[in-house]
Amino acid sequence: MYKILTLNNISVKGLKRLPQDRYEIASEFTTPDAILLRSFKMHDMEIPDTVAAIGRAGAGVNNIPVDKMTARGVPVFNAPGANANAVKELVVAGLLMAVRNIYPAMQFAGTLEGDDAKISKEVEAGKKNYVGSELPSKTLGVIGLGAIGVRVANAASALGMKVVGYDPKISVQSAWKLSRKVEQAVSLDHLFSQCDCISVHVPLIDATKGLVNAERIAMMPAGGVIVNLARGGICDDDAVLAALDSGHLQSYVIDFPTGQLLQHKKVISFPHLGASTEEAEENCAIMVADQVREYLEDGTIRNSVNFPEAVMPRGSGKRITVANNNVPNMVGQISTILADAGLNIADLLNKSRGDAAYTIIDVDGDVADSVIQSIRDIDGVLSVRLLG
Ligand SMILES: NC(=O)c1ccc[n+]([C@@H]2O[C@H](COP(=O)([O-])OP(=O)(O)OC[C@H]3O[C@@H](n4cnc5c(N)ncnc54)[C@H](O)[C@@H]3O)[C@@H](O)[C@H]2O)c1
Ligand SMILES: O=C(O)[C@H](O)COP(=O)(O)O
Repeated sequence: MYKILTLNNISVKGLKRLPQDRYEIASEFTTPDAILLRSFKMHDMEIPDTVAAIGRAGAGVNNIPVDKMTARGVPVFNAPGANANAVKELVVAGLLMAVRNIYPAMQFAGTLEGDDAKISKEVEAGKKNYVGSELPSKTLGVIGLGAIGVRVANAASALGMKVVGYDPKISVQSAWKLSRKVEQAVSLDHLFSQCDCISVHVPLIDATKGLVNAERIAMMPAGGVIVNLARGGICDDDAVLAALDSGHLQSYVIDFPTGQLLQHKKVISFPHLGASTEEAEENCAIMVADQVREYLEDGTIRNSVNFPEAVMPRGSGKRITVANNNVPNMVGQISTILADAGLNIADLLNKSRGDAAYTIIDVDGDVADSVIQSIRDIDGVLSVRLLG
């Protein structure tokens, strides 16, 4: 039986992809084979040596010690694109809430009392305080054109906005999906200087910390809106609050509120709600459960953030999988060990990604524990698994 430790609530539809006759799933295990989680912060957690795979039912992996797991030869999987539509919809809602003053207007409406005639009179008198503007009069800058950014850019363009995008590492797949109406910014400064509204859709990594800062906000036309449903820390909150206070920014839409942000009237705070739809939760859980299961049972790697894609149809014999540093002569050393043990290689796949590499070897005949140990002992080998 495989033991799956869950660190957050994972959609039942996803967990059902792990058959009960082969998988035990619980929120407490001392020796799990794999971990499934959403936003649980794993950085301070003691991760048992038995863990062979980690599946993030979502997009961001900044809550997972990915480098540590790479060094252990443990793939970390995520669910690219599975919650992108949910986030896109909340971005559009946030933009509309900001430019139409929806929240303060609702609060005003909620204060009205009396008979219908009195309410109607106060509605008509009060509405002038909540006059907004329309999206087609605005330019939206989208930073990060991945699964979410492309959808946001295309949706905003369809709503009549002029859209400018920035992503120096845009994937070919994303470029194919992006509306040709979306213009390309040559730099972040170029983007900020022409956009009334900015929406960030980049991961939180060293390069994106404080990407939205005082200098760049100052380049925006007055009365701007910033939407950050990506991660806290990508925007410099102090700079944003100063710009809200001076009136240079009109609104800040954030999915990661802090005590300071919650106190500001011009901040529209959501409780990390971007991916919280039934559809997104199911999509993410199904995708990641399938990926973890394929890895545990067949050594297949799909959508890992730290190891290469590796898919090889299963033969009839035993399968050995090896995660190793991407250095010369690894396959040579493994093949020699197998040859010395009299094992015939029926099929082999070797893939690399940056400093990490992964090899799948199907062999005819039984594999002794000593063979696996010899492979494990090769300098640069990170993890070895023998699959029946
Ligand atoms: N609020 C939520 O509930 C929620 C839900 C999903 C994702 N997110 C956040 O949104 C982020 C993006 O999600 P995604 O699914 O679009 O991921 P993705 O990997 O598909 O896209 C990220 C894009 O950012 C680009 N990028 C990276 N560094 C950049 C930089 N310095 N400048 C410009 N572009 C850069 C990449 O090239 C990539 O195209 C996630 O990492 C996560 O932090 C939040
Ligand atoms: O990166 C993500 O996918 C989101 O932030 C969603 O996080 P959640 O799964 O905790 O809602």
